[in-house]
Amino acid sequence: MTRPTWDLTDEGMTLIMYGAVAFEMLHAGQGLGLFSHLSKHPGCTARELAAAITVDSYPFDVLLTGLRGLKLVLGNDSGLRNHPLVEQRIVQGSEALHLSFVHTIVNPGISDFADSLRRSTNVGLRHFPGRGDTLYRRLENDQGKLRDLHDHLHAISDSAITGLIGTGALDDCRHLLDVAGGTGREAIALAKHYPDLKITLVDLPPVAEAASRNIAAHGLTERITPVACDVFTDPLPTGPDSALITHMLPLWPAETNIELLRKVRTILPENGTVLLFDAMQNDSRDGPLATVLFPAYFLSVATGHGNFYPQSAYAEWLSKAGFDHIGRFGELPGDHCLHTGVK
Ligand SMILES: C[S@@+](CC[C@H](N)C(=O)[O-])C[C@H]1O[C@@H](n2cnc3c(N)ncnc32)[C@H](O)[C@@H]1O
Repeated sequence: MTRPTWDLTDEGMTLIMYGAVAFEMLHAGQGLGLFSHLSKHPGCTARELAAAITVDSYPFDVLLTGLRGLKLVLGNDSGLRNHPLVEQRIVQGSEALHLSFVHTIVNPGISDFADSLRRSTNVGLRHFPGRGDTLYRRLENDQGKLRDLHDHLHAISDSAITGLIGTGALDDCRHLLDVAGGTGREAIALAKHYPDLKITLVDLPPVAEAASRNIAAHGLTERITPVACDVFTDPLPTGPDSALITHMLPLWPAETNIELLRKVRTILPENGTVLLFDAMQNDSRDGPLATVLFPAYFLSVATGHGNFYPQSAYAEWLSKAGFDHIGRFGELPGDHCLHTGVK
């Protein structure tokens, strides 16, 4: 992957220093409906905007000054508009779905990054009361934060799924096992694209239940079957001829991933295919930006392990787990890459 990495400038340094504040400006602008108002009424005045989002003049001035300084909002008091990137990614696109997740999960947890480094574990999990040593287990009884997490995952899936479909790697698949398939966003998109495809989706119990509701809402209960299953400790369903693992392997150490791939291999028929679809770091491991920042969240909050592993790791795991004919489709949207292996 050859996408250029960013350059650190003097202002970039300031942005890092006050990054939490910059994020909250974006989050507040979205939450108060400021960007959606500007989208519907480009050119409106500052006074009209303050009235529309019902914020008093002093706090509104603090917000607007920050948003204009960050260039998220352009223009002056007599005519304001969204920056085209805000319009494209936040208002029209699905990236607003990341904001509650970052606000309620990433930012509280990442405040324990230094302690997580010292203790080599996800100290930030202390912000999420409950049982279990991963965020996924802790959120089983917190529907609000679980929704924030899955909204964020939906936004990732939405930006990446066309890349997966475009590889053609699923074209011959008849029955797919979607391993840790979340609330079914990708399974639903795949079922809609491939009208003859059957999918069995496995995930933890409350997530499988949420998947069930989503699948029903899309009228796909005949073709997508959610199964509550801990993929590490429960048996995996048999029957599928292929297995897809998306956005799961970056959460765990290499040995755990190899074990999971071995387990998946046992339920596949001869010539069955496994597909591993994830965002990845470039080979020099200095970008793309999201892939070098996010592992701090895996360490501090999600699981205490994991990384956006480079491509070479995936080929090695597949081979160690006993798969042959290892294939790779790189340079896919959202910094994604697909690896395939055949039993
Ligand atoms: C990062 S999400 C990826 C979800 C989905 N594949 C996607 O791409 O949107 C990781 C998923 O792994 C699930 N998960 C975590 N630990 C699990 C376990 N032990 N067994 C089954 N699923 C698990 C979580 O509930 C979550 O849905």
